[in-house]
Amino acid sequence: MLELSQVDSHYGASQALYNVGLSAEPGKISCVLGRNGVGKTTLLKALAGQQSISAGSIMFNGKDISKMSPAQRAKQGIAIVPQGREIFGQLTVLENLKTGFSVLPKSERFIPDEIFRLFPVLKQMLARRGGDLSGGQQQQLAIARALIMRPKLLMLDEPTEGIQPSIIKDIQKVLALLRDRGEMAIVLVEQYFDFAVALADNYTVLDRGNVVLQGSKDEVDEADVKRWMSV
Ligand SMILES: Nc1ncnc2c1ncn2[C@@H]1O[C@H](COP(=O)(O)OP(=O)(O)OP(=O)(O)O)[C@@H](O)[C@H]1O
Repeated sequence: MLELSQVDSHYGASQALYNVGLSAEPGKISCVLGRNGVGKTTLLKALAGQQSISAGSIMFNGKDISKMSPAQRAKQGIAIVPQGREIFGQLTVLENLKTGFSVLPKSERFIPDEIFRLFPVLKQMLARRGGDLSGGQQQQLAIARALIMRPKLLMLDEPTEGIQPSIIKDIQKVLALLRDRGEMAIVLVEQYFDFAVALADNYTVLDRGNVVLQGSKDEVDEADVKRWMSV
């Protein structure tokens, strides 16, 4: 349902992605791994429309989305939970959640109860300012905001970064549950190996903008993945 092929991407004269391919399908978590600065965020931004591509194609549900704006892609059902979360610190939790409404038709502009079943802590904090939440709570809010958009493709950029272990476990459970429902494809960018291994159905490992290892959990040796993340 998502098929990115032969993608190059540049920042000015400097090339960040070389001939990268990635696919994702509902009910599966595609993990993108690699050390700092290898191009993981660039790849997610290219998928979300926040970074242009200089070669290749991005097909989503049979449509070429590679020229679409971020807003058009969001309307197609592509949601991103960005690195650093990008919560609006001055807005309340409820107001932050409502920013997810912008891509929805009027009839769907409500917060499903399900959001609070997945993240009970948010229900108690609806009137708090986003900036007053802990890092882990902000990450849960960022995921909830993305889910409000009813995505068909959910992308997360290092959701465990700077977060306490108990909340990492909660986030892991939520992602496994969303995956097992089979309604959305998930692309997870991570540097935390154990978290990624616990969730991955397939791996794409990047190094200096190139795919150096790719395949399903059965095909790929996790020791090789780990090696690429530590060298
Ligand atoms: N806005 C930018 N302008 C110029 N170069 C950039 C920009 N953003 C990223 N780069 C470069 O592109 C390359 C890939 O960066 P990217 O952020 O995609 O890597 P990453 O794997 O996500 O790293 P991290 O784990 O640190 O987030 C790096 O060499 C980086 O310096």
